[in-house]
Amino acid sequence: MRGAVRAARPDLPRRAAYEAVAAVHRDGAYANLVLPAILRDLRLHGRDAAFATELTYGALRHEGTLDLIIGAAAGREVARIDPPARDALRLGAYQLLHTRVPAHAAVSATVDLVRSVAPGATGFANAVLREIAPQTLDAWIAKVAPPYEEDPVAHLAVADSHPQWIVRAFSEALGGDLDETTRLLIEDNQRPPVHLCARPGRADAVELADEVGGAPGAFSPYAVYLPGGAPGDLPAVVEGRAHVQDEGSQLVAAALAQAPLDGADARWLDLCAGPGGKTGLLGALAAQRGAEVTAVEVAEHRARLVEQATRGMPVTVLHQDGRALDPWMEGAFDRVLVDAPCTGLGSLRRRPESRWRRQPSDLPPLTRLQRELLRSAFTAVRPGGLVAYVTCSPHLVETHVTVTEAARRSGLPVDLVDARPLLPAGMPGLGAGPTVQLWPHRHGTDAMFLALLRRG
Ligand SMILES: C[S@@+](CC[C@H](N)C(=O)[O-])C[C@H]1O[C@@H](n2cnc3c(N)ncnc32)[C@H](O)[C@@H]1O
Repeated sequence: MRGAVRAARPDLPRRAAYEAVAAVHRDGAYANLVLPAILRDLRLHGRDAAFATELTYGALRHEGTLDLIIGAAAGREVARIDPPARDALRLGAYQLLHTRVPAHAAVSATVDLVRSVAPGATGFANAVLREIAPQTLDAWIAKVAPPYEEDPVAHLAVADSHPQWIVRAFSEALGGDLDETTRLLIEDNQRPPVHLCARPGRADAVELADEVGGAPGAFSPYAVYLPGGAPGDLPAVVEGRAHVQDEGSQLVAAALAQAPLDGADARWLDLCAGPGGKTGLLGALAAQRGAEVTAVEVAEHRARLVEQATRGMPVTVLHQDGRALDPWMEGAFDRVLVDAPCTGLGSLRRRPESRWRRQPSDLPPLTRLQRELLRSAFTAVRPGGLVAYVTCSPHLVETHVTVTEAARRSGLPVDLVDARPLLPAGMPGLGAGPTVQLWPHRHGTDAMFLALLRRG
């Protein structure tokens, strides 16, 4: 029929990626939660699912830089492009600049997508993508980023797609070393590895690695590196012999359990337990040592997750605010873990949208909560007992400043203990102590921070 509009039928992997990216922006969804549901709905598996995942995660991670490039090619800020066309363009620009998809295929598939989600913007999208396509990513970065020599932090923020305040925070935590900061930013843009924790007393890491076709971890005696796939379906995970947990999280939880302690060692407290990853490891270790774990979690559904994660372990879960402890808890515990709520800047690999959502204004309320929880831990631990303060953020305000301020304001006698000897012998790059900062680019783990304190 003359004049008929060609039926707009974008291919399913690109459709899935579009739906996921749109849900992240429109509904505040998390890509790691929303994408699997979309893949299931569209019945995408194997290579199609992998392509949809690559597009979703890639477009979200690189969003800041893609937006500058799209804005330059369009001659207007991306904020002035309607959301459906904007998200489709992000996916198209990602394909052009970061994948081996041939340019003509990236352009025509994206234009098809725009035709179905923003029909009025088809010509505009076509023109923008044709403007972007002839130049490489490096050429575009040279065009839209300030020169490194003039403003290295601003340059890195564009070149490696992180907000400037996060680049600055990483650089400060790395002692101002911009080469190392660059390595970290590059690592943040990689696909994160999946690690299992072989629960002590229930599984052996070497045997588990064999069972799942993975490899034993480089540092944690419990870690297994998975080659890929859906870890939740593994028999070892279903049967409670193992759980999914970053190797860095295993190391900091095990460090608390292994730290030398005089006197009683039977009552352990996990003050921020949900969803129960570290409680799972502490509970398994406590079972071997005749100790018991009390796990506190303020969010009810997360408290339920802790119960599920610790079934059959000597763990009691309390659904309450860790800052308002019952009188019986004061001075009652030998070891206390505070795995505090934080910005999560140490696990940006796992949450592709998170770097753009987080704001510096998140820091004051979080650091207040961290100090209050740490103060509560100082109250709960007995004299001579140990407190481990952990964050999955390397931001100095959430690590050193929180620990120093909480100790100073508590009025209680607490002293930092050198945590480095509690990490596996020979583990490189642990710094000058007494605290420990792990890094994705140094250790292949999330950027976990650990401070160990002893109450006098
Ligand atoms: C970083 S997460 C803990 C992760 C956990 N330890 C694990 O390894 O799976 C912080 C947890 O603290 C909880 N939380 C936040 N405020 C709290 C409070 N005032 N008391 C107790 N838990 C709190 C959050 O709901 C969240 O589950």
